[in-house]
Amino acid sequence: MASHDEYDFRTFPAAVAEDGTPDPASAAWLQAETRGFHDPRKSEKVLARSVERLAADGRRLTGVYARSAPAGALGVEVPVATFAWFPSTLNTGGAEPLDVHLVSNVTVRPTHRRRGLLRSMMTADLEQAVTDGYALAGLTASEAGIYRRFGFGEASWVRHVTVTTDSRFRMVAEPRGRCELIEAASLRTIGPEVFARFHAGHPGSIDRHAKYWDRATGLADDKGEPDDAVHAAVHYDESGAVDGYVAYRFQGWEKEPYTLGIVDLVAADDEAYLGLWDFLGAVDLVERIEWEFAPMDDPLPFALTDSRLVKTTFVEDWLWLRVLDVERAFAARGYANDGEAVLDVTDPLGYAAGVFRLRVTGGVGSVVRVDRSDSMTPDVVVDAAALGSLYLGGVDPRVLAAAGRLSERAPGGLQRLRALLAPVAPVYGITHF
Ligand SMILES: CC(=O)SCCNC(=O)CCNC(=O)[C@H](O)C(C)(C)COP(=O)(O)OP(=O)(O)OC[C@H]1O[C@@H](n2cnc3c(N)ncnc32)[C@H](O)[C@@H]1OP(=O)(O)O
Repeated sequence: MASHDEYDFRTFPAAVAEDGTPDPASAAWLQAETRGFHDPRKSEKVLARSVERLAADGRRLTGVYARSAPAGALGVEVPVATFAWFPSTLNTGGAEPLDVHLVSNVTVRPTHRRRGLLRSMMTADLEQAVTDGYALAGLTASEAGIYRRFGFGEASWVRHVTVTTDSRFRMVAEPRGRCELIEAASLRTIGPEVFARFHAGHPGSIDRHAKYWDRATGLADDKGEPDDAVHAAVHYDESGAVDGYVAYRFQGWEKEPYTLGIVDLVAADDEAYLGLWDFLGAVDLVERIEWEFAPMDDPLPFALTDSRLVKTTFVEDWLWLRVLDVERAFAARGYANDGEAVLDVTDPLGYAAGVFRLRVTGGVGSVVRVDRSDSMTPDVVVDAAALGSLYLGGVDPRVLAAAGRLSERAPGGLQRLRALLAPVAPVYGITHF
């Protein structure tokens, strides 16, 4: 690891001045982050809007600044590494969403990589998250090989699907309610309410951040440019209340079969979900719908008379979780079954380490730390990253055991843990960050 004497680490809030211009440190940080993900340089206008969104999320930015730079190279005011965190909530299946510390925007300039800069930023950040009282941290990863070493585990997935909507597309039963087109811009007001209902109903859901509403309304795409191709429809329930929406974009006459790409689809309940698909299946001139955020447990194939019209083209790891406080994280979670299990957790960073007895009574969990000297055999031994994978109940402990990531110590321990951690509803989130 190179000496960190060569660098200054600074953390500051993303900020915009009163006249709407981004604060220079935030602007330089964002241009560095943009470069780190190989995105095009941002124009002044796009930069201002993007920093505004970071500020709206309450993102705290960390930049790592080289103390010197050779003549002609990027100046020392441009960070060689970026990192951000912001507060949000996670539906854990419990009575209330849990506050969660989200890590994002991590980049290290190629000329400064593998000197431990990510490790320094991440360990300092997790320490701060613990000091701030967070029981869980989360992230969505660019690559799956990076974050387990810091105790994060894959906890939810989404499917990329293509759905054929030719003359074979038919629902088993006609969904209730109806759909109608709206101006995509209206999603700025309609969308958050629908999302709030989705968020309340799905363990694994992370609350939305500012970028989503720019994207769904077509105000700005991921690069920050206006996207006039976005159209939208909403679903009304039988009382006439909006309970779902879809924003979509036609992918051009060059691509056959003619295809609509879903930009965002949010349904407050199952009827709205199927109703929106019924609408998508009826759009003329297109014979295929593409969507990159479909649930793992998807009712759609079962709701169609021909389930093979839905094809999964890719399964993407989505939310990665890091348990920082075992007692509070597992007490906050929802449980479908009562029971008891003892977990021996190892954690190189220490935050989740210990032996814990999890007891669920009447669907309410409580966790006590057990003295290792007690003559008891834990049900399982697990490391922090595997614990993150287990937390929401979207991963079967028997699968982690088969992978060598968890070991059973007491007979029947795996089975007990599996029953205990079963989620109250299928694990699914549609927020990337
Ligand atoms: C939450 C998010 O924002 S996800 C986005 C992550 N960013 C990107 O993918 C952008 C492109 N990549 C990068 O900017 C950098 O390569 C980073 C951020 C992934 C890594 O930064 P670095 O400063 O080089 O990492 P650092 O030197 O601290 O390495 C820490 C450890 O992670 C390992 N590591 C770093 N990058 C990777 C990788 N891409 N794949 C697997 N392991 C990795 C290192 O080998 C090291 O391992 P060890 O300490 O256990 O031996």
